[in-house]
Amino acid sequence: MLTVTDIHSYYGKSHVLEGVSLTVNKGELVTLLGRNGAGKTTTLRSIVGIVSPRQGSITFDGSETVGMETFEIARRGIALVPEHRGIFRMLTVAENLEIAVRSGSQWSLADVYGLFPRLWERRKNGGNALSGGEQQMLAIARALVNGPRILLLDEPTEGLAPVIVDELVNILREIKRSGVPVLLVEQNLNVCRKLADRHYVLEQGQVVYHGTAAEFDADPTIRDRYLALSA
Ligand SMILES: Nc1ncnc2c1ncn2[C@@H]1O[C@H](COP(=O)(O)OP(=O)(O)OP(=O)(O)O)[C@@H](O)[C@H]1O
Repeated sequence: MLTVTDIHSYYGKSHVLEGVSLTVNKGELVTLLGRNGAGKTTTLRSIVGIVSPRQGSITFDGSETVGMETFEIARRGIALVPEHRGIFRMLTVAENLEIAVRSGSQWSLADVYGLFPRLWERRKNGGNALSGGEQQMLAIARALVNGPRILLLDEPTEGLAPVIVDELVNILREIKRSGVPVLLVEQNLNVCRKLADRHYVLEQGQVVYHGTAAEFDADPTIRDRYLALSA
């Protein structure tokens, strides 16, 4: 349903993505791995139109999105939860969610409070009074009530305590089970291996490996070769 074909993206003269291609199919959770600076965030930004690829194609459900404005891409249901979470710190948890609700979403407010009991407990707290893990949960919950047709997550577990990481893994599993496809940028390989159907590895703006979860697990040399990550 999401097909990225040979995209080239730049920051000014700096050629950051040098022909990235990937697909995310219905119901899949796909990870994008790679060292710092490999181009993972830029790939997500290119998909949502924050960075406009100068070459290549991105189709979502068959429609070309390169050249569209970010709001048009968002309206089609491509939702990015950025690394710095993008919540309104001066609003309460409940207000953050209420302004993101879109009728027709398969996730109601009640559904997301069910999925994130911590957010229900904190619903009257200001966004600025949340822990890092709670902010991350709120950012994902906001994306869900907005009715995403695909979710792009940029390093959701970064800097979080292991117990919160486990909670997020369970939540992502539920989201996957609901049928919403996910493209996950993640440095924590354990998280990726618990969730992913397929993996892509980026290096210097190019896809240097892709394979199924089983293929990836069967070949530890990939991890040693491409990832500065622990298994
Ligand atoms: N706004 C920007 N302007 C100029 N160069 C940038 C900008 N953002 C990122 N870059 C450069 O583009 C390259 C790819 O960065 P990107 O953030 O996509 O990598 P990443 O794989 O997501 O890494 P990280 O895990 O560090 O976020 C890096 O060399 C980075 O320095």
